[in-house]
Amino acid sequence: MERQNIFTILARDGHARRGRLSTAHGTVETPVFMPVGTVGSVKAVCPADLKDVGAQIILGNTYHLYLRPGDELVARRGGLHRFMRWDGPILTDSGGFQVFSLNELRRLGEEGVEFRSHLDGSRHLFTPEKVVSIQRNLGSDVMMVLDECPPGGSDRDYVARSLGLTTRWARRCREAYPAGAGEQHLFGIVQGGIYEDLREESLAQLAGIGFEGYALGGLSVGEKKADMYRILAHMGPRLPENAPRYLMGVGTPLDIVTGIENGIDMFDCVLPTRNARNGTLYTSQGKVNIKRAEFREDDSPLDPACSCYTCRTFSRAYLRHLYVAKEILSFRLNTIHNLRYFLDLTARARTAIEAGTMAALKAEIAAAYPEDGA
Ligand SMILES: CNc1nc2c(CCNCC3CCCCC3)c3nc(N)[nH]c(=O)c3cc2[nH]1
Ligand SMILES: [Zn+2]
Repeated sequence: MERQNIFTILARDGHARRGRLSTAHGTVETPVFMPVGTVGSVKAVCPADLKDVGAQIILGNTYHLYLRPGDELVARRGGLHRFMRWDGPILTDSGGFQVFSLNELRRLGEEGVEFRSHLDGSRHLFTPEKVVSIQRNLGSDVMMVLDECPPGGSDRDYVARSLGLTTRWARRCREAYPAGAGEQHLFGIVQGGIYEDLREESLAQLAGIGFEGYALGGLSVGEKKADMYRILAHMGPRLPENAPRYLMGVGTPLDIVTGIENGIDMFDCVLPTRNARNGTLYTSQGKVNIKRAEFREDDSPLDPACSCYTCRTFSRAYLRHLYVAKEILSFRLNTIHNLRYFLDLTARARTAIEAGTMAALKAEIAAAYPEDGA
């Protein structure tokens, strides 16, 4: 059946693309930052807050929702959109990465990855077929294949063997959910570590299977920043031209702008939400640690260039007080601002690509975040 084109490129600036991704729950303007939901919520904020800060698409958490409350329960409640009352697009990762990052006890084999629940120690097996079934139960608009993300620093032999497993698993995911089988999109995940030739091999194998979108996995896992940027520069422009490109788990403001100039369309990262909760706030002038004594009597807004609820309403003195007093409101106000900063950054990139001024945006971000450089 003729597959409708789910992704349209509206403008370019070098390798950077301004695009539009269509999903069953609406269109996504790209480049886009995707706030990360952990156990069925983006910590400390509600769907109304997410809309208010300009979130378009958010991440659900396959691993956690499978373990609790259970993907079947979520399906019986009408799916994740209905369950968490988010009516926009949702992307879910396959959960394999989470198994590796959350579990000591796990076994990796051809069939899949066996692990023990970090909640009650019960044994589970994630196979390609199982993770497709879980994501179909959740009803996410973009599903990710089950892959193996080699630990940062893995040697070349390990990475070469691992990418073969990832391709075989990707093929089994595609067979479990063939193109055109439903409204959910299935994205492949390119592995290959920090080795250009293995990266190209992984991509060729996945492109041969055919996916609605392609992700760069295996980065932001402890490798040197220079290695990440080298692979990003090599592979970003090589990913299929007319499909959405997703750089998984990235990143800092400078990483995101660098990803965009290398042709990446979609990003997810826990930095804005996690750092909001430890008082590290991202602003147009760089990072602000709100707990610092210098803000005790500072009546100015956190970021004069930001129009979020937090910056429109409260002073730095008050935000510092809430944080020091461990008030729950501190988490919410800080998260609203940090999400707005990351979402505004990608919104500004969309405008910059249309205007051909991505280089200027990159220079501005590099100046505000000098510590983020390679
Ligand atoms: C932080 N760096 C990084 N993250 C990676 C991730 C996870 C991306 N974020 C998913 C969310 C995390 C919070 C809960 C909800 C899902 C990766 N995922 C997969 N499948 N494969 C990777 O190589 C892969 C590689 C990654 N590198
Ligand atoms: Zn703000």
